[in-house]
Amino acid sequence: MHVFRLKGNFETLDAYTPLLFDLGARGLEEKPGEVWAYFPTRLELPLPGEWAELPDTDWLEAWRRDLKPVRAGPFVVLAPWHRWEGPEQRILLEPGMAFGTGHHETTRMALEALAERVKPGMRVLDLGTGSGILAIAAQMLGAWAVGVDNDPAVIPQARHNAAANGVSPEFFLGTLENAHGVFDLIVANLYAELHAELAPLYPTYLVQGGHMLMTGILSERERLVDNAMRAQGFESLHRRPEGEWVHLIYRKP
Ligand SMILES: C[S@@+](CC[C@H](N)C(=O)[O-])C[C@H]1O[C@@H](n2cnc3c(N)ncnc32)[C@H](O)[C@@H]1O
Repeated sequence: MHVFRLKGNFETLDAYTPLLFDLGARGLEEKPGEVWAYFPTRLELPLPGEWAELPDTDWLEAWRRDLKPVRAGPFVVLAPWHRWEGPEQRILLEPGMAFGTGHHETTRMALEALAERVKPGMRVLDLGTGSGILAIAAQMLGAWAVGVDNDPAVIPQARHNAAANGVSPEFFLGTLENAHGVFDLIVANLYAELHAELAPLYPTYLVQGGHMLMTGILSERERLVDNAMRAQGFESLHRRPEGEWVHLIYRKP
């Protein structure tokens, strides 16, 4: 296992987390004064840090030991070895394979927003599905969910996770333009610049009155996304800041 060591902690390096996963990190771990990002292969990274080598078992064991269940709205996200007695609805995920274990604020806020807004029978698109967690949650809430991702590595993982939870959203490789039909709700944990770029396309894939749940947005870039959404005629329904992140909800009039 290859580890990329960055100076700082989860808080100071939080803004880099989605990028590290986008670039192929299989997991992150906080060490004294450093964050370690685990990669299956070494690659050129546009970030300050240095590479080191670890035997595979070290990081796997550390990862399993440190990973805690995550509660989000009516859900609790569990790894297969966790035990949980609470009344929450369980989402079982094999962690470390794709972004979306519920440990990141952006995923957690999206889970909570889905629980508030998804009604049985709705058609939901999860754009940038990663582990499939948001499509799985939407399906558990009674929706017909579709998850799309442009990373071929995550699609089998999302399908595996869905099967482990007894649900079967449709997952496919691609991006927004490859989605068929219109949706009552789109949930997207991307990043501000990509949301702004995709904003002109979002209305095509939403029914009238449909909701756009947008996460992965650093607060300092909120304006960029908000301007792009308003330019398309979207009505802002809700904003929820948490730490450096903001979760935004819009309605297509
Ligand atoms: C931050 S992760 C979100 C994973 C999961 N939905 C969650 O909320 O935890 C972003 C995902 O979006 C995917 N992605 C990035 N750009 C994309 C694009 N243009 N179209 C589709 N998927 C994209 C990445 O491969 C990654 O799996």
